[in-house]
Amino acid sequence: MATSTAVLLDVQSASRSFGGLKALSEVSLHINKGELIGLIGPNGAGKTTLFNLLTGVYPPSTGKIILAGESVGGMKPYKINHKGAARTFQNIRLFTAMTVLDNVKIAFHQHARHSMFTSMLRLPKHFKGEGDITQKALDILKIFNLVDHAYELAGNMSYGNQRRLEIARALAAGPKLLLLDEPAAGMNPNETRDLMNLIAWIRKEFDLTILLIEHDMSLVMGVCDRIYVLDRGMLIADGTPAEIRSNSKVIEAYLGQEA
Ligand SMILES: Nc1ncnc2c1ncn2[C@@H]1O[C@H](COP(=O)(O)OP(=O)(O)OP(=O)(O)O)[C@@H](O)[C@H]1O
Repeated sequence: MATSTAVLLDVQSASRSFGGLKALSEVSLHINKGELIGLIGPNGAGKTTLFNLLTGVYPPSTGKIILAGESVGGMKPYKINHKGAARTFQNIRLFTAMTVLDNVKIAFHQHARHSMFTSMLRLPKHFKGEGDITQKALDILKIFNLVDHAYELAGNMSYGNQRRLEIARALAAGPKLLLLDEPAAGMNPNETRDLMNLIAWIRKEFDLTILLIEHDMSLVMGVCDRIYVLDRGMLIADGTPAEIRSNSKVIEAYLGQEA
């Protein structure tokens, strides 16, 4: 069990069943502050289920999830988000009929200092807050090279841009822990390489801790400090990219998928 103060996320023997299916079985892992960690595994290994437990979509059937020293297993998603965990989804979930800028502003609003009360009464503080939020949202869009699309409908952007907008939105929530579920899914090799570089950069720039789900092993090898491998709900390996690359259980799990 991880006890160091540098640990941001500590998952202790977490399991999750759906009817008779054990989607996750006694998974324990930890992530230190500032780490960029990969979570890989073949189809149906339980990667998204783990994200769903970490973000409150489902409570764990058994086990504990400690975020920044606090037990968050079973908390509602919005509460865990406020505690500092933000995520993106495997299938893009944007407000496609809203502008790119508004998509990011909504995420800021959830964490803005001015209250619903000041907004409803349109007090001066509301307008100051609103201006600050617009500027902050534009700053984030700049980082993701999306500022030229700020007033475009999110749904009209290219797939690669929509994926980047999802990450920009998650970042706007000011997370301690950023959970990215296959952020490069559907991207071409150039877009994917750029995205991986961007992820490595925002981690440093925003002093973030990141857990990255990726289906393709080779993608995470270049950017992650350590990698956890799931197969059929169980953690079968963890280690540095070099250790994972040569781990026989991992090779077997991936070869099994191709067979
Ligand atoms: N809500 C649910 N109800 C029933 N079964 C579920 C549910 N969510 C996940 N599962 C099952 O749990 C197992 C793990 O699924 P999960 O989506 O976590 O895998 P994954 O590693 O993310 O897979 P992929 O790489 O294909 O996205 C699968 O057998 C899946 O069908």
